[in-house]
Amino acid sequence: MSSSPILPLPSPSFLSHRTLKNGNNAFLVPLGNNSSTSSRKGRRRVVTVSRASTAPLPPFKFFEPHKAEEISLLTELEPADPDFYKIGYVRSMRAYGVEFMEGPNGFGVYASKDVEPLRRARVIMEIPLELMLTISQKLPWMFFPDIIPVGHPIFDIINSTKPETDWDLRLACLLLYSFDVEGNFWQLYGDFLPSPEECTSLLLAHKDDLLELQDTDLASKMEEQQKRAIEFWEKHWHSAAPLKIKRLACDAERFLWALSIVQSRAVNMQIRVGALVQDANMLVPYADMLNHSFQPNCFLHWRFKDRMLEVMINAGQRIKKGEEMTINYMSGQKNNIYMERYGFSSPTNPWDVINFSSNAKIHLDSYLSVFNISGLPEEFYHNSLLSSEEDNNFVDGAVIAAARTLPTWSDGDVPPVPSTERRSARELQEDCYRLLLEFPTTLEQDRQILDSNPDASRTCEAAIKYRLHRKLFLKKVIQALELYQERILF
Ligand SMILES: C[S@@+](CC[C@H](N)C(=O)[O-])C[C@H]1O[C@@H](n2cnc3c(N)ncnc32)[C@H](O)[C@@H]1O
Repeated sequence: MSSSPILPLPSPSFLSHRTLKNGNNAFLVPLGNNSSTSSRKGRRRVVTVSRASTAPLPPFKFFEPHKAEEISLLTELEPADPDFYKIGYVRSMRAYGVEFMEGPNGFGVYASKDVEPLRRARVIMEIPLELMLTISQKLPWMFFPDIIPVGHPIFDIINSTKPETDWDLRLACLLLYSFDVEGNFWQLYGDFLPSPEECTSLLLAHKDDLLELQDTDLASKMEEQQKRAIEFWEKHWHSAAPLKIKRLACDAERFLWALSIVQSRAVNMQIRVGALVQDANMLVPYADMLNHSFQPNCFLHWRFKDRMLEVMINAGQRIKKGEEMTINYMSGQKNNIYMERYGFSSPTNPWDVINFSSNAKIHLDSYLSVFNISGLPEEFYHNSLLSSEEDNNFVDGAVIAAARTLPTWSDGDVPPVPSTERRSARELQEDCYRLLLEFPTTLEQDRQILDSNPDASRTCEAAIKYRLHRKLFLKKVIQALELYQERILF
């Protein structure tokens, strides 16, 4: 990996211009040769050109699927290379009614036909155990597939780690080893993994990119993680290390890349071997191309009997041809945690928080009823049955997050006093405005920075989006409080 993860500029012979319906251009840029992984014939970065930055910003709406709230990048999806399917099919991987495409968030899984809602969940992928890289968390530890010969020094390196805390280092060693085994599936699949330039993981971020986060806690956490990885690499990849170890990760960047792949793609699951049930971390090819959503339409299901991992559509879910299929990576986590592990954030994360300093409190039950939010804090959801407007069956995650984090009092017996509620809501709004002012750049400036730097590294882009998403989140909460003040009389 080059030490500067900047996307190589497209050379004219590779450049492919596509005119979109609305007249914007998307450029398909093949990766440069500076990738430290093997030749990545499988992936091209789809670079998108956003709307002219002078275009008016759309108003913030509350009741709108959150995709529309994201930065309005226009893009074209690029189908995966046929080899991507072939290398799996010949090894008994099965995919039903789905196709793999490249879009703004890298590879993703899309419906290749309409799926009507069913009472029972439906399988869309089956991945054989043999294709997964698996490592157990506790002693006696084990890993699959059984490809490491007894006495190989990588075995000793893995064995020297703490299974409970170092699952990522262990899996990174196993991944690097698999890339090196002649004929191993991962040698081929590696071509379709994101290159260092394509990864959004902050493990690969420069110090300057980390400053763009405008979150010192997160930046120093990432620096610590980078240090941990580099120290591990230096300890085991020293000059006297055997050649069969050295060639797995010639430099620290290669190890950091493997670690970022592992952290952003591994899933935790229980496996049973004989009578033993173990918590394990796994890299599951194909299923690891599913992107995240806070309103996922799919989930992962492990069926040990047939040594298969199944990806299923949530029961009752209708999915239209061309729609993206998604899973929920982590439940109940704030944006900084998503950034730390995956390098992305969302202004509609229903679990994000605001650290208010005001002493004002609003009435939780009243706030919830204004937005037709039902359930307990652990499972707030928009109750469309309570809504008179038929189309308004979506409530933005920021409104739900606000319900969780706004200073509130809740007492079913005491009705809210409208004048007090309005005053409190105003005070909380002012707190949000004050928090917005603490950012050196405005939301609009961030949008312009993103628009005018299409060649910025993925980590830099992710860092700018992160602070932009916090501002969007604050603005949404301000608007939610506005609406609350308007409606509190009724
Ligand atoms: C498990 S991989 C999913 C497949 C990935 N898109 C790829 O190209 O290989 C996770 C990575 O996908 C991207 N990603 C997934 N969901 C996303 C989302 N909702 N928004 C932005 N990026 C996302 C992030 O780069 C994340 O680290």
